Amino acid sequence: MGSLVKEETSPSLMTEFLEKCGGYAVVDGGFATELERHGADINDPLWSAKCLITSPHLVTKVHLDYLESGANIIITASYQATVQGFVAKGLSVGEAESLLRRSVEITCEAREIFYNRCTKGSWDFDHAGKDSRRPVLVAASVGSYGAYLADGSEYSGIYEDSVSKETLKDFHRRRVQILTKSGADLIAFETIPNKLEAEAYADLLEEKDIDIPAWFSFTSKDGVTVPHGESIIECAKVADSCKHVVAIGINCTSPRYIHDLIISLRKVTRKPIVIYPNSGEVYDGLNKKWIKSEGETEEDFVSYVSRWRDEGASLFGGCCRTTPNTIRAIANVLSCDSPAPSKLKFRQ
Ligand code: MET
Ligand SMILES: [Zn+2]
Repeated sequence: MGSLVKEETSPSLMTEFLEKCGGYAVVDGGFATELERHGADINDPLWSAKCLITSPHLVTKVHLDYLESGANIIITASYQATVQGFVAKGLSVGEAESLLRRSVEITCEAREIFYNRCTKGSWDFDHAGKDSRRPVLVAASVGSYGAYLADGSEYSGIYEDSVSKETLKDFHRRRVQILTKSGADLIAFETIPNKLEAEAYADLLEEKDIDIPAWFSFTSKDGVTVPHGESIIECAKVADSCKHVVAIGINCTSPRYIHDLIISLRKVTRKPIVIYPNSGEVYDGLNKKWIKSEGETEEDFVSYVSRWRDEGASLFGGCCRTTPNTIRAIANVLSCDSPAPSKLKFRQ
């Protein structure tokens, strides 16, 4: 490891959790796109968060489907849920804040339902025996300012040129404060497209009324930089130096770039690495459509998981357009290959 890697004094929530899981953990799959696959109309500035208002039962169903498929970490439907976005829909600030809390409650309830119904035929019964309780964490999703803009700019990060770090902190503060006290185990800052937003999140995590671990997950369109142009290495350094960050990773990125990105992350951090790529299709934010890219299939993606694990990642799942089938296949790959101790690259 390079000299940039700092030593940590006590094990984090995530290293302890990974030990409980046997070294590697399964993250859930695409959430918004899975709601859509079940018929939800999420063509809306709130995207998946619209279902918190219109079809909370579907949100519960998708969480349960991912738990049944083997997920150890389930991520709330709050990716595009913001006080500002709900208020723009005509809700009061109080109602908006309740919906944010509700996104976490629904996820925690799904975990309880899952624990209570662990019966024959479920992943746990088949793989670990019915008496074992699979460790499950609830991660509260926070999408970027670009996600709130709802024009696909979380894949360009271009707004970094027109907003200040203070503006980004002011934008995210209330939501993060609410999610901190909602019962979630951690916050998943997802699909981060620029360095400035990572710095804003790191600052917020130092504030006294925000006391929760988090992961920072970046997106990339070339395997080297985040969409706004900063190198993934620079961005990962911001995450590594924040003591509240318990994992660093990549999501909603084509599987073909993940290998190089893990190698870059490992140069600057020894924190656990979380990887949840999308299906390899590309989002056209203007027309709100996913465009197929040549030569990439769900099966290819799952076959990469062992290699990504050997490169040093320890949490694996899927993002947009992946499904419970993807997650089941990842869980099978990880449960078939038992971890060699030398491959456990996160800090002990
Ligand atoms: N957790 C979010 C979801 O799967 C991430 C979206 S990335 C644009 O819906
Ligand atoms: Zn995604």
